[in-house]
Amino acid sequence: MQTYNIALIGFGGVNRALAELIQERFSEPTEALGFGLRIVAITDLQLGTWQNDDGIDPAVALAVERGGNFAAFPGGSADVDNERVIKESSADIVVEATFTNPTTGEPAASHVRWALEAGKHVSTTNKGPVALFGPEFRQLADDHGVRFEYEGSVLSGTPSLKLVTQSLRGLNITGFEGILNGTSNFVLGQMAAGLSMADAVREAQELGYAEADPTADLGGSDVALKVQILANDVLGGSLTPADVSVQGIQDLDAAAVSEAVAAGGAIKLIGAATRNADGSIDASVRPVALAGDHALASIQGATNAIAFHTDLLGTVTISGPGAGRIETAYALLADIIAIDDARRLAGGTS
Ligand SMILES: NC(=O)c1ccc[n+]([C@@H]2O[C@H](COP(=O)([O-])OP(=O)(O)OC[C@H]3O[C@@H](n4cnc5c(N)ncnc54)[C@H](O)[C@@H]3O)[C@@H](O)[C@H]2O)c1
Ligand SMILES: N[C@@H](CCO)C(=O)O
Repeated sequence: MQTYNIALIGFGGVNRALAELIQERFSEPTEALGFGLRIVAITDLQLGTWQNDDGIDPAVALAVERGGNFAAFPGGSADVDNERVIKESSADIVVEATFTNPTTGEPAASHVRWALEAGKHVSTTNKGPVALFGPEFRQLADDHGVRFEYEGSVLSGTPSLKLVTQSLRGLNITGFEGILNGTSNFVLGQMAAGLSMADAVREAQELGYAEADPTADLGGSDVALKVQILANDVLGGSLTPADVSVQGIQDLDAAAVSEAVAAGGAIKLIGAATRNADGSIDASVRPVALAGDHALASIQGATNAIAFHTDLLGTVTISGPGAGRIETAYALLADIIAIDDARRLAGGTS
């Protein structure tokens, strides 16, 4: 059975969780997956670079804490050399999980471009490159006979993009609305329970839900990227960031949150898009006071949900984790499964 060599670009919460999964379950090929995974390179701003084409023991890499670096290992260095690792390591799959940059997508967009141009598959949880350069990268992947996969960019490991492209194929999807950010939903819930916004955000950071800069979670720009990704993938749009109107929850006061709860409902940060009859798409992010019987009102904590409006099935709603280290690492695994499925379909041997 196949073993894929993978390079981990960024070794924070999500890629560390993937390394844990590989160590615990997936280093050897299993019947369930039909392949195994071998880490051949890791880079991180704080830890440097470690490349070993014979394989890196995940346990050893995971034991290197913040403040340390990879310099002591053969093939290790305190310097971050993403370009060399991406272009020259023996990785079949580059897993990009560095910080999301909602404005330029960089440096992650360059990481993705280098990998695809070098004929390597890419799996990423990073919303920046997907929202800003999705069509370009899908084309680049096609041109080089590889896959560009990004399930974890929306709803972490809960199937949303693959749900639509695989299970809802052939339906006409006219719009969607959802709770697309775990941190803000968690924060709204904690505020309803009496915590201050600042304390609730600190808790979300400790739990690994929040972005490196949590203003993206509270201000709505994280949801806007997800709305853009969904609108372009699911509704066939070509939205740019400027096409999504955005209002976050950063200015909501605790009293407004408590009042909505006292009235039997809840305030939720809703990302939505609708395709109009003329083909144009309206897309927005805004806090909405939902009545208690609304399907999204009961979604709690870092759980997310999306309701897809379809022609043949009516509304199809999926809910599940929208953030979290292991939950998001599972999305990377789902991407690698899709890469393996595509290889088999193309006639690759098992
Ligand atoms: N944590 C979640 O729940 C979640 C869910 C879905 C998507 N995401 C996305 O996944 C990505 C990773 O999330 P995370 O929680 O692991 O973040 P994190 O902040 O824990 O880790 C990011 C790591 O990337 C490293 N890094 C940053 N720039 C780098 C560069 N140029 N070269 C090498 N390393 C670099 C940082 O040092 C850090 O260790 C982010 O883009 C995030 O938006 C996260
Ligand atoms: N910070 C994001 C991570 C998932 O994209 C959230 O809280 O939903």
